[in-house]
Amino acid sequence: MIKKFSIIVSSFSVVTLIYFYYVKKCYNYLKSLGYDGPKPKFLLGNILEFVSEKNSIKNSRSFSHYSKTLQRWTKTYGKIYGYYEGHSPVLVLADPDLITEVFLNQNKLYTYRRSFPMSKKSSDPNSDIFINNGMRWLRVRYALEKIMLNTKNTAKCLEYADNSFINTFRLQNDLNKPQLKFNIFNQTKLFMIQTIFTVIFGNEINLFLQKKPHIHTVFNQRDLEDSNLAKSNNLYFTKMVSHKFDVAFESFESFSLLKLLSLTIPELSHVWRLCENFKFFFNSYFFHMSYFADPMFWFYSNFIQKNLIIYTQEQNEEEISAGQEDSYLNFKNNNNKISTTRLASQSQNLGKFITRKQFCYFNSFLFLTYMPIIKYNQSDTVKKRINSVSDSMRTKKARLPSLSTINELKKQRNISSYNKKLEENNFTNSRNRMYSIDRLDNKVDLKPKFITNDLETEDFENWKLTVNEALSNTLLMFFAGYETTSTAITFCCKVISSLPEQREKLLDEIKDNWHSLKFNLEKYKIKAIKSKIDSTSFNSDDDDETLCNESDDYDENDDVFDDDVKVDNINNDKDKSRVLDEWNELYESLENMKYLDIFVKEVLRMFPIANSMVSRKCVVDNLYIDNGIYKIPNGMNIVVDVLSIHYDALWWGPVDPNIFYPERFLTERHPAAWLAFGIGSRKCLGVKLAMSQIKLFIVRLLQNYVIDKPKMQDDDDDDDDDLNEVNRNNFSELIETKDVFFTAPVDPVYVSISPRKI
Ligand code: HEM
Repeated sequence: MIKKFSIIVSSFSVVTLIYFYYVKKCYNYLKSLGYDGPKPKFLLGNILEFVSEKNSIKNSRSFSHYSKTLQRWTKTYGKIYGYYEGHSPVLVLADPDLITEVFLNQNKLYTYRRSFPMSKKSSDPNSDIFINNGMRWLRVRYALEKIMLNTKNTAKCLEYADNSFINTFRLQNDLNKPQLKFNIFNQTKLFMIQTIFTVIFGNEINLFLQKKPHIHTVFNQRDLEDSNLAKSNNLYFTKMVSHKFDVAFESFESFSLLKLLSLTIPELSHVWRLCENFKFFFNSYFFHMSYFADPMFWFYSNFIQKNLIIYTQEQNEEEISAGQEDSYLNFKNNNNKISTTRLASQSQNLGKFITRKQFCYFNSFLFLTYMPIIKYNQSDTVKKRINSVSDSMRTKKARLPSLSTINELKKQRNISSYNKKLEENNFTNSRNRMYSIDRLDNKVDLKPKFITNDLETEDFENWKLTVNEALSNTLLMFFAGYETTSTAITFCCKVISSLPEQREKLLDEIKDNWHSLKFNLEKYKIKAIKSKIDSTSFNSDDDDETLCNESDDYDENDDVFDDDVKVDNINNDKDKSRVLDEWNELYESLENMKYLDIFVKEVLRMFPIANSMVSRKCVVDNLYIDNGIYKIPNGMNIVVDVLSIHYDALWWGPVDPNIFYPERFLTERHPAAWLAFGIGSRKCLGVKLAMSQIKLFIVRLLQNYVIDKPKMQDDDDDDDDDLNEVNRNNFSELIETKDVFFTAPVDPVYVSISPRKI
């Protein structure tokens, strides 16, 4: 026994010693390639520096200083250097010319994002576009771009964004009177939850604010007529989701032993991943404590995948046996009761947190989004194929066609063969089913092409999404778009509240574009706010400025919801296209507001949000850059020090980059000097959507409210003076930020806000 034990101990010691020797050798790697960089600590590399106090940020429990640490290193080691995460080398680029060489000139090869030990593999059927690489990434990106980068889709999103703005603000009763110290970040999060659920999940979270809902839900008619229930549900739901995602982001970014182990000993990543899954299982199933601790995981694996797929399968079988193949969106049939009860009992844990009605409500938008996809893809062959997705990029990577080439080739080919296939599948008659997958586009006839049953080939004629890809990317869109955009809007609000001169310029531009910006404004804003203002004793000196009188003729006694009927009852194509045209007009006028555009860009220059996302992996043998001076070996992770480039006077002068000065964008700059949304073929997919949402929010905010610096209760003048001093000389210090994956303010962001008098 003792002998056995000593054999085990000595073999373990030998393996450990060999491993330590190997780790030590690894730390010579960057030096051997000629790269300078911070000195690594044994096993940990440089990761402790991301949490060290040198960065002078209060909260040091998380990796909260990623960008600032890179910035500090760049000052010492220059435009290209390396550091170690554990013993894995990472190359840092801090120069737009080098970035252009790697991210743009090598476009076809650099479709690979950097990898993390705990993340899924690109070939995992459930992986999303962020993780996908090579050919698989190209196919998914191609399908998603069709939807995301379409101007009409973006214009349609504005309708949802506009409704979301009005609802998140209107439902907060407090906002009908002036608020001296208002946490604007909370509000922008609610706004984004409302918007992105509507836009991405394809159903309207505000459904119950309407008198005559025009889509079927699991609610029965009596529930729908209860508008108080509807309103409270709406707000409750939005707040609940917002809170849960806050918690999720916190735990996602916070420091844990497993994360540390996965970085220091990446060779055992499978083990750490298993432990992570076990941890979650242990927490949720044994203690029922943190069922919501990681909503991302819960939401995806327990709810969507398990419940919905099972539900849809059963529903499908029931319908087929009842001979009613087309009735799956009709929840008023007899099956409804049984199915929802069964669903509710399956999700007992969820039932502990929310009532049955709320549960049904929550289900309703998932049903509408996913059922058509799932239904359409029900077949054993599909399931087999989904499980056998393989990433064929290794063999094909050098021959990736550019997206424009693919488009061109696609145009040249006769796509009628595909349409014929659809007809054979009897799909063309049920196009409406796809309506809720992508309700952003009125032209539903193109949609089926983005969902495929066929994974046999990766040839671009069949590049569509699988069911799993549709699900995982829908979720990814939510995560990619929620935190980033709400933080960006928050930073904009802080700037607006702090700098009166810039605020005036924005207001002037809004006045100049009033006609095209006013669409839908009368419908919600004036009635909701003014009727409340009239009934309060609110009287403000600051806001006697009147933006426009055009809507003075409203009827005060009108029910604020009445006008919804106007939009709901649009049932002929002519009216539909008229409404879409108006949203297009709004979209175009937002695009044409030049000062607003450079204002937002300047905010994102000073406070870039997703810096750590701008990364790639080298997948060619020995790439030489900067006239052959630097060699990047195969497999090297490459990140960008966005902050140093954004604050470099060489690229952003002559006005000091620490000063907020949007006009600097009027001078032509290096194409790789502004990296808020990344660069190259893998740059942000939601850039257009995000920019329009941010702009719309600013416009509606300034049209509706007077925004100013927060007023402290005891009106501490000294504090204000300090703030002004910071504003003038070093605006970047106005908001203290932390960042791991996304940059976020350390403290709540306060502004003072009061309804604008019309
Ligand atoms: C202010 C808001 C946003 C910022 C600052 C931002 C920033 C970024 C950045 C820096 C990247 C990495 C780009 C690169 O590697 O070159 C990225 C990728 C991505 N973003 Fe955004 N983003 C924002 C909003 C959104 C929204 C609203 C969506 C979608 C709804 C979205 C979807 C994505 C996706 C899917 C990717 C991965 C693209 C790929 O790998 O091909 N983002 N984003």
